[in-house]
Formats: sequence, C-alpha cells, structure tokens
Amino acid sequence: MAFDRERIERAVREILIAIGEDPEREGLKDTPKRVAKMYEEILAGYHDSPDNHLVLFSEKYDEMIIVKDIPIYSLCEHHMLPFFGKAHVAYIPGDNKVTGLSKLARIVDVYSKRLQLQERMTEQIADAIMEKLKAKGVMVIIEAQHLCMIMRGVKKPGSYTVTSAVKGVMRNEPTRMEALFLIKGR
Ligand SMILES: Nc1nc2c(ncn2[C@@H]2O[C@H](COP(=O)(O)OP(=O)(O)OP(=O)(O)O)[C@@H](O)[C@H]2O)c(=O)[nH]1
Ligand SMILES: [Zn+2]
Repeated sequence: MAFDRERIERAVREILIAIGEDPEREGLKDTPKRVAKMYEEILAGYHDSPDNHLVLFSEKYDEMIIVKDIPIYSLCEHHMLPFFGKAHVAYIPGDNKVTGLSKLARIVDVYSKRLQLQERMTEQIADAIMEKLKAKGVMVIIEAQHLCMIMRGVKKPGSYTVTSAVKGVMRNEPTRMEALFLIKGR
C-alpha cells in the first residue's frame, strides 16, 4: 500500500484534539502535515528493499569486511518511540563478490526505517546480506538506547540493548572472535 499522508494528517489532528490541544492554533495548524511528512521519511523502509541498493562487483577478496559505528534511528513497534544507536556489519564475501561499503549502511536504513523490534531488525539485516550477497558469513551487532525505556515506563537512562545475528562461517569461534575484536577494538 502506498504511504497515505492525508490519513496520517487526519489521525494526528485527532490526537491533538484528544490530548486537549487546539489543532487550529498557530503553532499546531501545520503539525499534522509536518508529522505526516516526517513519518514518510523516517518510515521509508516500507517502500524500500535491499535490491534497490545492492550493487555487486567482482573483487578477489575473501577476507572480512567490516563497516562499524553506522548510526541507526528506528521506532519501536510497541510505543512508536525512537530507539537509536550504532550498527556494526561484518561479512565475508562469497564468490569474490563484494558490494559498495555505503550499501551496507543503506541496508541498515532499509530495515531501521520501519516499526521494529531490535532483534528482528538485526536478523533482517544479516539475512539480507547473507542472501543477496551470497556471503560466506555475516555478523551484525546493534547497540541501541530505547526512549520507551528512558523517558517513560521503567525510566532507565543509560541502559543499552545489544543484539547480534551471526550467520554462516562467522559462527566459527575464531572467525567470530576476529570480527568482535575488529568491531570492538579502536
Ligand atoms: N524485545 C524487545 N522488546 C522491546 C523492544 N522495544 C521495546 N520493547 C519492549 O516491549 C515491551 C512492551 O511491553 P508491554 O508490557 O506490552 O508494554 P508497557 O506496559 O508499555 O511496558 P513497560 O515499558 O514495561 O511499561 C516493553 O518491555 C519494552 O521494553 C525491542 O526492540 N525488543
Ligand atoms: Zn517501546
């Protein structure tokens, strides 16, 4: 389904009324429009897929490739509040096929710009790289702070959630250790 901006505008206007605000006052009159436009941007992943980004090219390289500290911003599906932090992506190419480094970050965006669970997003990124790149192995680690745990509910600022998805040969102990060392070492 296409992104329905007008429907979001109507819904946001309803929320403004429901919380006791005046949707016609100057500061708020364009807010439904702004929020709809914002959702279109930060939830753009629903209309995107790794296929739109993954350009493969041949390179005789069969060692590990890591792009680390990729900033991520997503929305938790339970509260629609942001969670944000860093993603680290490591893969070992198969068939001497690699992709542009920026494309790994683009895949992170495809899955983070949706209503998500951190665990699911981590798996989806790893599966996409494994499958589309025909990689021999993949490790994805995401460390994030969830605003739903910070500004409401249990209110635990400073807590981080770390998730990992490890596929293929990356599951072998020495390879896994090498990836972790390269990701964590500065
Ligand atoms: N596993 C997982 N849980 C998440 C994620 N984002 C938010 N949550 C949790 O989803 C749960 C939803 O729990 P509920 O009890 O249905 O909602 P709630 O009453 O608002 O829960 P509290 O946050 O404990 O107040 C909470 O424990 C959140 O911390 C995520 O990415 N992964
Ligand atoms: Zn939440």
